[in-house]
Amino acid sequence: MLLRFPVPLHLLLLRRHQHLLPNSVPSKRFNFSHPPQSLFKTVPVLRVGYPTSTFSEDESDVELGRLLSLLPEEMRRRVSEHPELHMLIEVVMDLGRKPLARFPSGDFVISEYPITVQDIQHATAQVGDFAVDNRAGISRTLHRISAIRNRKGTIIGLTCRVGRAISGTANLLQDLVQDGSSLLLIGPPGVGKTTIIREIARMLANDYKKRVMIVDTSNEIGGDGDIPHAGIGSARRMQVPNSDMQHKVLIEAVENHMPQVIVIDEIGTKLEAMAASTIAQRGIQLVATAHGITIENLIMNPSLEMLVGGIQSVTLGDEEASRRGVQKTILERKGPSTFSCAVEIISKTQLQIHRSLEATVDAILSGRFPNVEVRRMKSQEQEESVQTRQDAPEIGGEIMLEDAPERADLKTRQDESPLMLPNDMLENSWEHKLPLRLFCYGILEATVTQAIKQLKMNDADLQLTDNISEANALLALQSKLKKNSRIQAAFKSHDIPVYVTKTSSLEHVTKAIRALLSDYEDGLIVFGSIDKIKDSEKADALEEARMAIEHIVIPKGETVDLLPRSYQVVSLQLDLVRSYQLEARRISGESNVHHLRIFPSHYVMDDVITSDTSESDDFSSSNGSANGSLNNLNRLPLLPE
Ligand SMILES: Nc1ncnc2c1ncn2[C@@H]1O[C@H](COP(=O)(O)OP(=O)(O)OP(=O)(O)O)[C@@H](O)[C@H]1O
Repeated sequence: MLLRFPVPLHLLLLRRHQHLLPNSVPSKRFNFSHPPQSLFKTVPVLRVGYPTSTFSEDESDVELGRLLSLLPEEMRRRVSEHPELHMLIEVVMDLGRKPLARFPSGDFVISEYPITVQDIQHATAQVGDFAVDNRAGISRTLHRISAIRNRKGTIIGLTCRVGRAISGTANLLQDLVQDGSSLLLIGPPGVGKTTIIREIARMLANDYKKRVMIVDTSNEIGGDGDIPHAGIGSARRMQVPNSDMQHKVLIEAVENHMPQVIVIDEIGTKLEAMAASTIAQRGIQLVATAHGITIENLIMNPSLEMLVGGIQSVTLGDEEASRRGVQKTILERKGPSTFSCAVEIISKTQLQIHRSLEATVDAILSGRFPNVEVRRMKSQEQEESVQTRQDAPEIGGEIMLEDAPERADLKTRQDESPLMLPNDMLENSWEHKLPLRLFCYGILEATVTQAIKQLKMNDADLQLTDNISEANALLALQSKLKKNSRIQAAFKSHDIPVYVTKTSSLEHVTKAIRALLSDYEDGLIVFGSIDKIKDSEKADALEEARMAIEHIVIPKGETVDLLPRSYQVVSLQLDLVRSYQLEARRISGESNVHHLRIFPSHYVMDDVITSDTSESDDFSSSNGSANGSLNNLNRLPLLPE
C-alpha cells in the first residue's frame, strides 16, 4: 500500500513551500530589472541625454499634423486626443474595416465607422505618387504611406507610418561610427533600423564632417520631396527611380560624387550585395541595413551571403577532419566580409554588436558561439550600462539614453506579459534566484537571444554560459546530444536538467525555453547552484525525508511519497535515503513535477522514472509487479548511526 505522510507535517511543509507546488504557482513572470551578472560585465558610461526628436516640439507637431491630415475629421480628432499621440507608430485604413491607430501600447480603433472609398481617396490625393514598391511619402516629412491594391490595381488599404528623426538613437554606435567601421545593421521590421542609419548619416556629416551620400531607395531616410529632410543634417541624398536601380545608383554615387561614406537602407538582392562589396573594396565607409534578424539569416540567404564573405563547402582529408574533430565536409567563409562590424538590433533600446563580422561568421560556421557585445539604453532612473562579453573589449564614450516612449513600451509589454507577477511577489520569491544560466549545445546563441526576445524577457535574466558547473540547465539539439556521450555524462554528473529540441529553429528553441521557464517557476528546477537554495528549504526537505524513513518506512515497512520539490532538492533527499541503504525513485509527474518515493527495501531500481499521475496509482496497486516484488522482501534495513 502506498502511504502519504501524516497530515500535520504535510500541512506544515505545504504552507512553507507552497510556491513549490505545481497548482499553487499563481502565474509566470520574470524580473526585468535584475542586474546582469556572470557572462556580462557592466561598464558604466557617461550620460549625456536621451533620444529626442531632432526638432522642436512645434516642428514635430507640424510634421505629425501633415500625416493626420490624411485622415477624416473624426478619426483625426480621436487620434489627437490619445494620450500617447507623440508615440503614434502607424494608422491603418482598410476598406470596409474600422481604422486602427498603432501605439507602442497596442492598437486602438479610432472610428466606429468602416473606411470608405472616399476616405482612401481623400488620403491618397494628398500624398506623392506611389512607386512600384507601393510606397509614397508626404513632401519634406519622413512619413511613409504604403498601399495595398486589389487585383485591378485599385488602392483598398493604407498603412500610414509616422516617420521621425530621433537624435540619440545612434549614440550606442558612436564609437564604431567614429572609427570609420563599415556597419551592417539587421533587425526585424519596424525595430528602428532606418531611424538609426538616418541618425548615423547626420552624425557623420555634421559631427565628424564626412562627405556622406545617402542612396535613398524609397525616400525613407531623407524623406519625400526633392529637398531632403533636416533629419539627415548636411548629408547628401540620391533618390532612386525604382528599387531595381538601387545597385546602379550605388555605383554612380561612388563614381560621380566622391563620398567618404555611403549610407543605404535595405540591401536585399544579389546585385545590391555585389555593389556594396565593390564599394567596400574602394575603402569607402559603408553603413547599411539588410533583411534578416540574425547573422545566421544572412549566412543562409544565397543573395546576401556575399555580405558576410560568401560561404563555401570544403571537404577535408580524413586526417584533418579527425584532428579538428569535425565531419569531412564543412562550411567555411569564402573571403573577406563587406562590412567590418555587424549590429543586430534587438529592440529600440538594445543592440548586439559583432565587432568582427568575420569572426562571428567563422564561429557560427564551426558551431561555436560568437563573441557579442550587448549594449542597451536604460531608463533615466537606472544606471546606464554597456554590457560586454567578458572576452570582448570594453567600449567607452558617451551614450545617449533611452527615451520616455520606449519605457512606456516596455512597461506595457510587462503588463501584458503572461510571465508577470506583482513586484512584491517577485522580490520575495524570485529575485534571489535570477539570473538563469543556460548551456546550449548545437543551438546558436543568436537563436536563443531571439527566443528570449520573443518571450519578452530581459536577457540579463536568462544568460548563456560555456561553463557546465555554473549552468542551471542544458538546452541541446537532440540529434547532436545523442551523439555526444561525454556531454551527457558531464551534465548527469552535475545533476543538471536537460531540455532538448528536435530542430534548432527559433520556434522549437522558444518552446523549449518556455518549458524550462515554466519548470523554474514551478520550482522544479532551481536558479543557481544547490548552494543557492535556502538552507531552511534544504533542512525542511531532509527533515521530511528523515521522519518519513524513521517513522513510517522502516518501522511499518510502507512506501512513502514525499512532497514535490525542486530537482536539486529531491537529489539531496535521495542521497539521504541512500545513506539509510533504502531504495527510492525520483518520480516526474504529468507536468514534470518531481517528488521522491521511498521504498522499505534494498530493492534495486532505476534512479529516475518518468510517469504521469496515474502511474503512481498503478504502481501502488497490490497487483503491480513492482509492489509484488517489494512484498517478497522479509528484512528491513538497519537505521544508520
Ligand atoms: N528610438 C526610438 N524611439 C521611438 N520611436 C522610434 C525609435 N526608433 C524608431 N522609432 C519609430 O519606430 C517606427 C519604425 O522605425 P523605422 O522605420 O526606423 O524602422 P525599420 O526597422 O527601418 O522598419 P522597416 O524595416 O519596416 O523599414 C517609426 O515610426 C519610428 O519613428
